[in-house]
Amino acid sequence: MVNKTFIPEGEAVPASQIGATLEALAATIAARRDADEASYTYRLLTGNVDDVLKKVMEESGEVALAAKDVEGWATSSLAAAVALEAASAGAGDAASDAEATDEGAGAPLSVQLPPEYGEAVDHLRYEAADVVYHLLVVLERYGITLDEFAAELNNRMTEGERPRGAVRLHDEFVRRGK
Ligand SMILES: N=c1c2ncn([C@@H]3O[C@H](COP(=O)(O)OP(=O)(O)OP(=O)(O)O)[C@@H](O)[C@H]3O)c2ncn1[C@@H]1O[C@H](COP(=O)(O)O)[C@@H](O)[C@H]1O
Repeated sequence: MVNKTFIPEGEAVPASQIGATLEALAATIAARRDADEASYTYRLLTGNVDDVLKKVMEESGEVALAAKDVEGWATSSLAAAVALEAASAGAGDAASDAEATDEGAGAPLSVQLPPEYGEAVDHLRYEAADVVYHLLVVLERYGITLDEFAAELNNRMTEGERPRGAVRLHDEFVRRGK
């Protein structure tokens, strides 16, 4: 598997990459409350809420379409491999029509994924980041902190899954409003 990520040389590594990233992004978004119209985030935070809600829906849809694109490249590559296998098996049959053999049966199919497959996966990651950014703007608009959001996720985990020292929701806030 290709390693698509790197850490700049000499930089201290945070305990959790995604934790540090989400905290930095959430802090940047919160600080944009004091920005001006030049900031896209400020406009989403202070403008008609429908604008950011529409972006969450639009970007979520783009995640779905991007994932379908990945599936499309995987499926067409598999179909091409199956067709190639069938064609070479047919050629083999013609060459040895006297003797049937099981040789080669059950051998793994070799599927060649084209560069477009990798590009589609990269596009999926890009669209996923768009969703997370816009979702964090929505959370900020309604005063839901990252800790509180973490508590929502932590509360759904079993004891075995939950990280040690993880923040939780007080009982009275669990599923409130449902
Ligand atoms: N992480 C983001 C971020 N992710 C996405 N976006 C914006 O969200 C918008 C998405 O719009 P589009 O639908 O046109 O999406 P696209 O990505 O251009 O293309 P598609 O999704 O349609 O393929 C673009 O304007 C992006 O710039 C973001 N805008 C800001 N941030 C962060 O927020 C900080 C503050 O941003 P400003 O408020 O602009 O200063 C930035 O420094 C970033 O750290």
